[in-house]
Amino acid sequence: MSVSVDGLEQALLQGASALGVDLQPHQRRQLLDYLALIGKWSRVYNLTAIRSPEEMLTHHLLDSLAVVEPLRRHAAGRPLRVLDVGSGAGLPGVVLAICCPEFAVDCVDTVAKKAAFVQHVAASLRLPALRGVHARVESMGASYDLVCSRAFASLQDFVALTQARLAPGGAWMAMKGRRPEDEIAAVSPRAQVFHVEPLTIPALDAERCIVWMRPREVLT
Ligand SMILES: C[S@@+](CC[C@H](N)C(=O)[O-])C[C@H]1O[C@@H](n2cnc3c(N)ncnc32)[C@H](O)[C@@H]1O
Repeated sequence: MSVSVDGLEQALLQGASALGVDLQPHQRRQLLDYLALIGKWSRVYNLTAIRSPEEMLTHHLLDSLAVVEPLRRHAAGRPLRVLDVGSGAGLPGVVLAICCPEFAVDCVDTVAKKAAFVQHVAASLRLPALRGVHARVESMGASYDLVCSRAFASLQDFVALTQARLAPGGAWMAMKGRRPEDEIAAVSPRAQVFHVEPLTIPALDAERCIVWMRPREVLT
Protein backbone atom coordinates (compact mmCIF):
# COMPACT_ATOMS: atom_id res chain seq x y z
CA MET A 1 0.00 0.00 0.00
CA SER A 2 1.38 3.40 -0.94
CA VAL A 3 -0.47 5.35 1.78
CA SER A 4 0.91 5.36 5.31
CA VAL A 5 -1.00 3.21 7.77
CA ASP A 6 -1.06 6.22 10.12
CA GLY A 7 -2.79 8.30 7.44
CA LEU A 8 -5.39 5.61 6.87
CA GLU A 9 -5.95 5.15 10.58
CA GLN A 10 -6.46 8.89 11.01
CA ALA A 11 -8.97 8.98 8.15
CA LEU A 12 -10.76 5.95 9.61
CA LEU A 13 -10.97 7.54 13.05
CA GLN A 14 -12.30 10.81 11.67
CA GLY A 15 -14.83 9.01 9.48
CA ALA A 16 -16.02 6.73 12.28
CA SER A 17 -16.38 9.67 14.63
CA ALA A 18 -18.42 11.61 12.04
CA LEU A 19 -20.68 8.55 11.76
CA GLY A 20 -21.06 8.33 15.54
CA VAL A 21 -19.25 4.98 15.72
CA ASP A 22 -16.98 4.63 18.73
CA LEU A 23 -14.21 2.25 17.67
CA GLN A 24 -12.11 0.46 20.25
CA PRO A 25 -8.37 0.26 19.41
CA HIS A 26 -8.62 -3.45 18.51
CA GLN A 27 -11.59 -2.72 16.19
CA ARG A 28 -9.59 -0.01 14.42
CA ARG A 29 -6.79 -2.51 13.92
CA GLN A 30 -9.23 -5.16 12.66
CA LEU A 31 -10.78 -2.75 10.15
CA LEU A 32 -7.38 -1.72 8.81
CA ASP A 33 -6.23 -5.35 8.69
CA TYR A 34 -9.42 -6.18 6.79
CA LEU A 35 -8.64 -3.43 4.29
CA ALA A 36 -5.13 -4.83 3.86
CA LEU A 37 -6.53 -8.36 3.35
CA ILE A 38 -8.91 -7.10 0.65
CA GLY A 39 -5.98 -5.34 -1.04
CA LYS A 40 -3.80 -8.45 -0.86
CA TRP A 41 -6.42 -10.98 -1.98
CA SER A 42 -7.90 -8.74 -4.68
CA ARG A 43 -4.78 -9.32 -6.72
CA VAL A 44 -5.60 -13.03 -6.84
CA TYR A 45 -9.37 -13.15 -6.30
CA ASN A 46 -10.49 -9.92 -7.96
CA LEU A 47 -12.64 -9.03 -4.94
CA THR A 48 -13.15 -5.37 -5.78
CA ALA A 49 -12.48 -3.04 -8.68
CA ILE A 50 -11.24 -0.39 -6.26
CA ARG A 51 -7.52 -0.71 -5.67
CA SER A 52 -6.40 2.44 -3.84
CA PRO A 53 -6.43 2.14 -0.02
CA GLU A 54 -7.92 5.65 0.42
CA GLU A 55 -10.76 4.86 -1.95
CA MET A 56 -11.34 1.48 -0.33
CA LEU A 57 -11.57 3.28 2.99
CA THR A 58 -14.27 5.71 1.87
CA HIS A 59 -16.16 3.58 -0.68
CA HIS A 60 -16.11 0.32 1.28
CA LEU A 61 -15.26 0.79 4.97
CA LEU A 62 -16.92 4.13 5.73
CA ASP A 63 -19.85 3.30 3.46
CA SER A 64 -20.42 0.11 5.51
CA LEU A 65 -19.65 1.81 8.85
CA ALA A 66 -22.49 4.22 8.10
CA VAL A 67 -25.06 1.49 8.80
CA VAL A 68 -23.62 0.46 12.19
CA GLU A 69 -25.47 3.03 14.30
CA PRO A 70 -28.80 2.66 12.46
CA LEU A 71 -28.51 -1.10 12.90
CA ARG A 72 -27.68 -0.82 16.62
CA ARG A 73 -30.68 1.44 17.03
CA HIS A 74 -32.84 -1.12 15.25
CA ALA A 75 -31.44 -3.95 17.41
CA ALA A 76 -32.13 -2.00 20.63
CA GLY A 77 -29.76 -4.22 22.59
CA ARG A 78 -30.86 -7.55 21.05
CA PRO A 79 -28.06 -9.86 19.82
CA LEU A 80 -29.24 -10.18 16.22
CA ARG A 81 -28.62 -13.01 13.78
CA VAL A 82 -27.63 -11.13 10.62
CA LEU A 83 -27.44 -12.40 7.03
CA ASP A 84 -25.50 -10.31 4.51
CA VAL A 85 -26.73 -11.42 1.08
CA GLY A 86 -24.39 -11.25 -1.92
CA SER A 87 -21.69 -10.18 0.47
CA GLY A 88 -18.78 -10.34 -2.00
CA ALA A 89 -15.63 -9.46 -0.06
CA GLY A 90 -17.77 -9.11 3.09
CA LEU A 91 -19.44 -5.73 2.67
CA PRO A 92 -21.08 -4.78 4.93
CA GLY A 93 -21.04 -8.12 6.85
CA VAL A 94 -17.40 -8.12 7.95
CA VAL A 95 -17.60 -4.48 9.09
CA LEU A 96 -20.72 -5.32 11.12
CA ALA A 97 -19.03 -8.36 12.66
CA ILE A 98 -16.06 -6.20 13.71
CA CYS A 99 -18.11 -3.30 15.09
CA CYS A 100 -20.97 -5.32 16.60
CA PRO A 101 -19.43 -8.48 18.08
CA GLU A 102 -22.74 -9.14 19.82
CA PHE A 103 -24.27 -10.02 16.42
CA ALA A 104 -23.81 -13.38 14.66
CA VAL A 105 -23.10 -12.50 11.02
CA ASP A 106 -23.33 -14.87 8.06
CA CYS A 107 -22.08 -13.57 4.70
CA VAL A 108 -23.51 -15.56 1.81
CA ASP A 109 -22.26 -15.50 -1.77
CA THR A 110 -22.65 -17.80 -4.76
CA VAL A 111 -18.97 -17.39 -5.62
CA ALA A 112 -16.90 -19.90 -3.64
CA LYS A 113 -13.74 -17.80 -3.49
CA LYS A 114 -15.64 -14.84 -2.00
CA ALA A 115 -17.18 -16.98 0.76
CA ALA A 116 -13.72 -18.53 1.34
CA PHE A 117 -12.23 -15.05 1.64
CA VAL A 118 -14.75 -14.12 4.37
CA GLN A 119 -13.92 -17.36 6.19
CA HIS A 120 -10.24 -16.41 5.93
CA VAL A 121 -10.99 -12.94 7.35
CA ALA A 122 -12.94 -14.52 10.24
CA ALA A 123 -9.98 -16.73 11.12
CA SER A 124 -7.26 -14.09 10.59
CA LEU A 125 -9.04 -11.36 12.56
CA ARG A 126 -10.39 -13.77 15.18
CA LEU A 127 -14.04 -13.03 14.62
CA PRO A 128 -15.82 -16.14 15.94
CA ALA A 129 -19.32 -14.80 15.17
CA LEU A 130 -18.53 -14.25 11.45
CA ARG A 131 -19.07 -16.95 8.78
CA GLY A 132 -18.60 -17.01 5.04
CA VAL A 133 -21.27 -19.21 3.46
CA HIS A 134 -20.98 -20.50 -0.10
CA ALA A 135 -24.58 -20.84 -1.37
CA ARG A 136 -27.33 -19.25 -3.34
CA VAL A 137 -29.39 -17.38 -0.76
CA GLU A 138 -32.62 -18.89 -2.08
CA SER A 139 -31.35 -22.41 -1.31
CA MET A 140 -30.26 -21.70 2.27
CA GLY A 141 -32.19 -23.10 5.23
CA ALA A 142 -31.41 -20.91 8.24
CA SER A 143 -33.42 -17.90 9.40
CA TYR A 144 -32.24 -14.49 10.59
CA ASP A 145 -33.45 -11.45 12.53
CA LEU A 146 -31.97 -9.10 9.94
CA VAL A 147 -31.29 -9.71 6.26
CA CYS A 148 -29.14 -7.00 4.69
CA SER A 149 -27.52 -6.32 1.35
CA ARG A 150 -25.36 -3.81 -0.45
CA ALA A 151 -25.23 -3.61 -4.24
CA PHE A 152 -27.03 -6.95 -4.50
CA ALA A 153 -30.33 -6.65 -6.37
CA SER A 154 -33.46 -4.56 -6.81
CA LEU A 155 -35.62 -4.33 -3.67
CA GLN A 156 -38.17 -6.50 -5.42
CA ASP A 157 -35.68 -9.31 -6.12
CA PHE A 158 -34.03 -8.92 -2.72
CA VAL A 159 -37.38 -9.49 -0.99
CA ALA A 160 -38.39 -12.34 -3.30
CA LEU A 161 -35.08 -14.20 -2.90
CA THR A 162 -34.77 -13.79 0.86
CA GLN A 163 -38.31 -13.77 2.27
CA ALA A 164 -37.94 -17.33 3.56
CA ARG A 165 -34.74 -16.38 5.42
CA LEU A 166 -36.49 -13.93 7.77
CA ALA A 167 -37.24 -15.14 11.29
CA PRO A 168 -40.57 -14.05 12.82
CA GLY A 169 -40.30 -10.35 13.65
CA GLY A 170 -37.31 -9.97 11.30
CA ALA A 171 -36.53 -7.07 8.97
CA TRP A 172 -34.65 -6.27 5.77
CA MET A 173 -32.03 -3.55 5.51
CA ALA A 174 -31.07 -2.66 1.93
CA MET A 175 -28.17 -0.27 1.36
CA LYS A 176 -28.92 1.90 -1.64
CA GLY A 177 -27.63 5.02 -3.39
CA ARG A 178 -30.24 7.65 -4.15
CA ARG A 179 -33.71 6.94 -2.71
CA PRO A 180 -34.91 4.26 -5.18
CA GLU A 181 -38.46 5.44 -5.83
CA ASP A 182 -39.13 2.99 -8.68
CA GLU A 183 -37.90 0.02 -6.69
CA ILE A 184 -39.91 1.07 -3.64
CA ALA A 185 -43.03 1.27 -5.81
CA ALA A 186 -42.33 -2.20 -7.22
CA VAL A 187 -41.79 -3.98 -3.89
CA SER A 188 -44.04 -6.98 -3.42
CA PRO A 189 -47.27 -6.32 -1.51
CA ARG A 190 -45.99 -8.93 0.93
CA ALA A 191 -43.32 -6.48 2.12
CA GLN A 192 -43.71 -3.04 3.65
CA VAL A 193 -41.12 -0.27 3.40
CA PHE A 194 -41.31 1.26 6.87
CA HIS A 195 -38.41 3.71 6.72
CA VAL A 196 -36.04 5.20 4.16
CA GLU A 197 -33.10 6.59 6.07
CA PRO A 198 -30.72 9.02 4.32
CA LEU A 199 -27.01 8.56 5.10
CA THR A 200 -24.07 10.90 4.78
CA ILE A 201 -20.75 9.17 4.17
CA PRO A 202 -17.69 11.21 5.19
CA ALA A 203 -15.48 12.17 2.24
CA LEU A 204 -17.92 10.61 -0.23
CA ASP A 205 -19.88 12.99 -2.37
CA ALA A 206 -22.73 10.64 -3.22
CA GLU A 207 -26.27 9.99 -2.09
CA ARG A 208 -26.84 6.98 0.13
CA CYS A 209 -29.79 5.60 2.04
CA ILE A 210 -31.01 2.56 3.89
CA VAL A 211 -34.36 1.07 2.89
CA TRP A 212 -35.89 -0.71 5.89
CA MET A 213 -38.59 -3.28 5.17
CA ARG A 214 -40.54 -5.95 6.99
CA PRO A 215 -43.11 -8.53 5.94
CA ARG A 216 -46.56 -7.04 5.71
CA GLU A 217 -49.01 -8.58 8.11
CA VAL A 218 -51.54 -10.63 6.22
CA LEU A 219 -55.04 -10.24 7.63
CA THR A 220 -56.93 -13.51 7.75
C1 LIG B 1 -22.14 -6.42 -6.82
S1 LIG B 1 -21.66 -7.67 -5.71
C2 LIG B 1 -21.81 -6.81 -4.16
C3 LIG B 1 -20.80 -7.31 -3.16
C4 LIG B 1 -20.81 -6.58 -1.82
N1 LIG B 1 -22.09 -6.65 -1.15
C5 LIG B 1 -20.39 -5.13 -1.98
O1 LIG B 1 -21.16 -4.23 -1.66
O2 LIG B 1 -19.25 -4.91 -2.41
C6 LIG B 1 -23.07 -8.78 -5.68
C7 LIG B 1 -22.72 -10.16 -5.14
O3 LIG B 1 -23.91 -10.95 -5.06
C8 LIG B 1 -23.58 -12.30 -5.31
N2 LIG B 1 -24.83 -13.01 -5.65
C9 LIG B 1 -25.61 -12.85 -6.77
N3 LIG B 1 -26.71 -13.63 -6.71
C10 LIG B 1 -26.66 -14.29 -5.51
C11 LIG B 1 -27.52 -15.22 -4.87
N4 LIG B 1 -28.64 -15.64 -5.45
N5 LIG B 1 -27.18 -15.68 -3.62
C12 LIG B 1 -26.02 -15.26 -3.03
N6 LIG B 1 -25.16 -14.37 -3.62
C13 LIG B 1 -25.47 -13.89 -4.84
C14 LIG B 1 -22.55 -12.20 -6.43
O4 LIG B 1 -21.74 -13.35 -6.52
C15 LIG B 1 -21.76 -10.95 -6.01
O5 LIG B 1 -20.61 -11.30 -5.24
